[in-house]
Amino acid sequence: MAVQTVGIIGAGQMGNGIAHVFALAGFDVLMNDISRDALDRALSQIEKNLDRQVSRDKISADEKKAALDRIKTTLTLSDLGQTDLVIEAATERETVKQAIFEDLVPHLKPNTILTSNTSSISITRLASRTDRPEKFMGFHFMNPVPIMQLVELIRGIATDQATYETLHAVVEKLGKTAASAEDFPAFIVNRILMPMINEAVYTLYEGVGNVKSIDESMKLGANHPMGPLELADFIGLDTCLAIMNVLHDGLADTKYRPCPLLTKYVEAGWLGRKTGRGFYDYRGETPVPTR
Ligand SMILES: CC(=O)CC(=O)SCCNC(=O)CCNC(=O)[C@H](O)C(C)(C)COP(=O)(O)OP(=O)(O)OC[C@H]1O[C@@H](n2cnc3c(N)ncnc32)[C@H](O)[C@@H]1OP(=O)(O)O
Ligand SMILES: NC(=O)C1=CN([C@@H]2O[C@H](COP(=O)(O)OP(=O)(O)OC[C@H]3O[C@@H](n4cnc5c(N)ncnc54)[C@H](OP(=O)(O)O)[C@@H]3O)[C@@H](O)[C@H]2O)C=CC1
Repeated sequence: MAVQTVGIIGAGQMGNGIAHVFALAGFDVLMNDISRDALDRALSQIEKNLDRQVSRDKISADEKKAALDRIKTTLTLSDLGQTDLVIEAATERETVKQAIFEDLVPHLKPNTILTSNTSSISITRLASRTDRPEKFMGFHFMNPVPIMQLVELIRGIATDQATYETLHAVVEKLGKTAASAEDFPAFIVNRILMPMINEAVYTLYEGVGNVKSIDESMKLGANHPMGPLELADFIGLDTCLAIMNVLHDGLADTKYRPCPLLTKYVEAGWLGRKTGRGFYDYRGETPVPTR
């Protein structure tokens, strides 16, 4: 099936990055969120990121303008019913995602492919709440979307081959690389990455190191581009905790228990960059460790 129009639900950091790369690759994008502010913030973030690409000669000013012209926004979920492909990128909470799919299904044209950018939640379970589990897949982009090469493709138990091939072709049109993962908690990248981040928080909790020494150790000692606590702030501590909970509940193994300090930061509303404070405080000129 040829995909031309793409509906994106959730205009947070992932939704805006996904809209950016699809528009730049020539798809028509309709972005939805429950808040007008979120949609406006997403449009200005996309413009800023496109400007950065223009200033680094990655794209031309005309390509930037054409991409922005291809992005429309709506607060009405049912407007996405006529698109060829829907990518759900709302908050990492199963009840939120289920409610979105249940509200959207009655408005969908028959061939629309449904996907979720979930970091961890069962694709089979989400698909079972729709009228088309055979046309439902996990479509997992990495952050920051305009830069990261990988897209994980996750089939639910009922996903058909045509849907897989359509999404594989879409990934190629975006100039990215697909990796297939089976539908088990947190798939591949987060099954490996998130326990590492959680262990870094335990290392902080137990006083083995402070924020600066933990991040510097992994940057200089293991050549990671960001330290694990800096990366956790970048991803969002609410998302990190949600993923650890899915791993812990889904695999029933204590090795995945979320660090109580991670829970405490989330309970404080210190979610990382997106709220101005997490393992670092971003409210001044330069980030300052909070421990
Ligand atoms: C949680 C999940 O479900 C799955 C996930 O996504 S896990 C997270 C996966 N992501 C990572 O692990 C990211 C690790 N960090 C990095 O790779 C790098 O630190 C980084 C690419 C984010 C920034 O790199 P850097 O060298 O520190 O910064 P900088 O030189 O300014 O930027 C490098 C490039 O990224 C771009 N960039 C940086 N931040 C960006 C952002 N937030 N949005 C878009 N583009 C961004 C820059 O424009 C630059 O682009 P070009 O190379 O095309 O010129
Ligand atoms: N952060 C990351 O590094 C990565 C995240 N992901 C996944 O992508 C998804 C989004 O994450 P991310 O962008 O970081 O999260 P954000 O918190 O940045 O954005 C989520 C957005 O979804 C909105 N939203 C909440 N409920 C609804 C709804 N019912 N309808 C429409 N929009 C809604 C939120 O609005 P409001 O703020 O008003 O609640 C917010 O604007 C999650 O599933 C996450 O696991 C995948 C890869 C990487």
